[in-house]
Amino acid sequence: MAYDKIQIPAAGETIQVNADLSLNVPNQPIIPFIEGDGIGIDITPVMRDVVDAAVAKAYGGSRQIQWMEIYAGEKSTQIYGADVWLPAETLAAVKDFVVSIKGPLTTPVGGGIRSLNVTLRQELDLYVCLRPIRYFTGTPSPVKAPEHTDMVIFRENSEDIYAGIEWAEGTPAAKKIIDFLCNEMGVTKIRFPESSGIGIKPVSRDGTERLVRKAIQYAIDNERPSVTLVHKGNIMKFTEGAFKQWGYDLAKAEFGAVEIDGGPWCSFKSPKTGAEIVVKDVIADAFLQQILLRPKDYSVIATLNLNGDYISDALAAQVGGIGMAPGANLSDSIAMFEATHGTAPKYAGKDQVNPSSLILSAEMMLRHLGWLEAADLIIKGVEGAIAAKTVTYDLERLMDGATKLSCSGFGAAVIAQM
Ligand SMILES: NC(=O)C1=CN([C@@H]2O[C@H](COP(=O)(O)OP(=O)(O)OC[C@H]3O[C@@H](n4cnc5c(N)ncnc54)[C@H](OP(=O)(O)O)[C@@H]3O)[C@@H](O)[C@H]2O)C=CC1
Ligand SMILES: O=C(O)CCC(=O)C(=O)O
Ligand SMILES: [Mg+2]
Repeated sequence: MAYDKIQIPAAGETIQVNADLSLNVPNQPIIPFIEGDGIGIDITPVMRDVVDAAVAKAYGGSRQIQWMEIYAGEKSTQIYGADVWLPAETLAAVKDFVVSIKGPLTTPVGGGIRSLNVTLRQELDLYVCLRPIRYFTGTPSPVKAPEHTDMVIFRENSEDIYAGIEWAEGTPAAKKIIDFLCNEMGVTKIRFPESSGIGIKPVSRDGTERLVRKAIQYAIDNERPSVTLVHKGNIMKFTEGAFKQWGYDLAKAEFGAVEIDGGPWCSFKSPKTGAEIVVKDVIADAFLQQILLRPKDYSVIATLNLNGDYISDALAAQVGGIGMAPGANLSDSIAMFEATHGTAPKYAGKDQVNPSSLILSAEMMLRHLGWLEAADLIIKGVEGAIAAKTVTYDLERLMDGATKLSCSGFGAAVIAQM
């Protein structure tokens, strides 16, 4: 491994992936991190302090993370040159070191610049976006019983309209596609062919199966009662509708599920506990009202890329907002952890925002490494800080009698509560 700008910490060792895809984690693993744009500058150092404190407390110096900064986004353009937003060596380091964590990266609306976040997921084939939604007691919420929201989203991360295959209105490429559709494919439904931009929505059987397989396996491993396929298959039949059908087919073929109540819902007995696991589906718009009205009906969610994006923020709001929502992007071997929220530019550099999303993403990372004691300490710290009503502005503004802390102050409160 030779890099140009990335400095490999001398003391650290590389995580290895075993043949069965389990990890061999040394006591001083090198973990690459991307600071992130906007509020990345605020939350990333706080996340590192909290993780270092949890690891030190859990293992008394016998284990330590060796952080290694890698670059993407605005910081990359400062280090590598004006147009270098995602250097090749950043992608290489994420692969070489197996487990990494990132802050948010800016994607301007329009203008043709593609999302670096989506590019990272696609280039590394991190096909699962895993976003657990859980409630911390005492967190202010707009719903009456936020503790009933306990879901784990498996969002397909590599395809769908999110793949960014589109052509701008008025370009020769858009005209070519529109001409092809109208003249060769018999399409008559493009309302304004002269002034349409065009986007393509690929959804594959392979992509669906690998995502749904992970979601069902998660339900088995974590003793969850159901997996719900969320789709808009009544309208987009051969993409979202196919996702639903392929999901059911996989549950039957690989997990032995059989139809219940005349189908299409099906269920199987967990090979681990013998408990029944139901595989069901719901149309996305109905789902968005049911998560408010009947959140207890849902546990593991498997969905497509765009639906998963919307659902992530909607569910996060039910348990306190996107300042509290962690996540991970996973392939079969590589894991890149990241918060659900973006760069919140109006707060950048002000030491105000809630670092919990990134701290809880790091908590998922520690669990992924098998460092459960350190992960548990982070949960204890976050629970303690919220119970003591020492919180950042986003929670304080909705909480009676709370003390408003800065981003770094909240990190210190989490450490003090461990
Ligand atoms: N994975 C990634 O890197 C992602 C990147 N993005 C990118 O981020 C940029 C900004 O996106 P935008 O749509 O504004 O969404 P953001 O998630 O960045 O921010 C929207 C609002 O959410 C609240 N918020 C976000 N993060 C926190 C936090 N840590 N603590 C407390 N409140 C928080 C704030 O609400 P309030 O104003 O009420 O305080 C903020 O104004 C865009 O370029 C977008 O593409 C977006 C999502 C994911
Ligand atoms: O990449 C982006 O800019 C936004 C991505 C996003 O909102 C998400 O993945 O949740
Ligand atoms: Mg999003």
